[in-house]
Amino acid sequence: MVTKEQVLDVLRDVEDPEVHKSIVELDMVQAIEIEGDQVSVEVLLTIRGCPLRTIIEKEVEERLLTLPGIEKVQVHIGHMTDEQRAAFTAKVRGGNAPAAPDQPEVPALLRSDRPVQFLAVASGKGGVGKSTVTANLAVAMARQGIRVAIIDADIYGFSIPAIFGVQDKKPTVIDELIMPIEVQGVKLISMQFFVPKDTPVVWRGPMLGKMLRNFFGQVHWGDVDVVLLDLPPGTGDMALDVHSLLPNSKQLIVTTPQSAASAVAVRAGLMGVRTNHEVIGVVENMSYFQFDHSEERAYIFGRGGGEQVAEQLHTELLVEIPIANLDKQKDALFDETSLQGKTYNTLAQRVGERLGVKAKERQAQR
Ligand SMILES: Nc1ncnc2c1ncn2[C@@H]1O[C@H](COP(=O)(O)OP(=O)(O)OP(=O)(O)O)[C@@H](O)[C@H]1O
Repeated sequence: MVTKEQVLDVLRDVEDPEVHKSIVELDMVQAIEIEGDQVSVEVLLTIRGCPLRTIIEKEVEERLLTLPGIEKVQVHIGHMTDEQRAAFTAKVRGGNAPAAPDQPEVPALLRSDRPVQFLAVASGKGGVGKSTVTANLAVAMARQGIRVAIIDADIYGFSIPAIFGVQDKKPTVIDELIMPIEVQGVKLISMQFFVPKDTPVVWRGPMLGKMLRNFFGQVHWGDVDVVLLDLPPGTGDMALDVHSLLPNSKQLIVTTPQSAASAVAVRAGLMGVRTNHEVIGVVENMSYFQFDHSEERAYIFGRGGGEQVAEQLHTELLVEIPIANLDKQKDALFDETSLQGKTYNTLAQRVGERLGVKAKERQAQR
């Protein structure tokens, strides 16, 4: 008769398709029962509606049928508790649980009469316009009376200060309290403000988490409704840090129409989904070109990438942002009346709805 050890042994080769570790090692295999020629197991997924469910289910079934004398298999899908998910995340990080926050409550300095919403803006690869989207979305939200801040956490290429034209500014520091820089109604903080100009900084894993904690703990944010986080591209450490530091943060995925960009965007989104962070939608950037005074759209990079990503992440494509002629304007913040500006207004409204934030009346009346 087959033993539980044999069952675990055949399942050891089944990897979680996202994190590339054995499902046995990740403690996803539970409740093994063997009776004659039948075996049943329970596989715990991180969240309900996990898009990887069918892939894992099928592979487990196939592996179990290779056991000698086993004719029937049953795979029950269960879902992890919060503690199991925390242990899972720690294992994914290679056993290094995130350092305990060595500062007051994470968003202690974020004061608000409503809960603050954190929205991480992520992309699979660089150059798709993630920072441009973060900046313009923030400005459009501010225009609609939402109190918004940006944390530039894209340590591989800080672009937020340059987009807002404040790369040479230095925030005021009072004792240990840092005042964010405010531009166009948006509060900004970026590590770029603190590193000497033209000095390359080699970022090591622990520094990233520390920087984020400092930004939460030492920056005087005042009243804000939404904090947008500009994440480095990909699914690396920083994304995991954000996920574990801000368990309630949500995600917005930026992609372009090309399929290569779309595939990696799905992976970035899945990282969030699997750590239980809702993806509120997808933005397709550089979707099409439209000449002035013409209704005609030229989809020069192809079509459908954003729609595809949204479908695979079980979310919606929120907007398609047209390609801009950036030579014509001095910075990457779009005028409210431009085609891009109007699209960002729509995006701000849709994001606001999905985060459940409403403009403060006094600000909306400005
Ligand atoms: N809709 C658009 N039309 C034309 N150019 C755009 C558009 N959106 C962004 N860009 C340009 O594309 C370039 C990359 O944008 P951005 O820096 O925002 O990308 P990113 O995804 O944040 O990249 P990275 O992570 O490498 O910083 C910039 O030069 C930006 O001005």
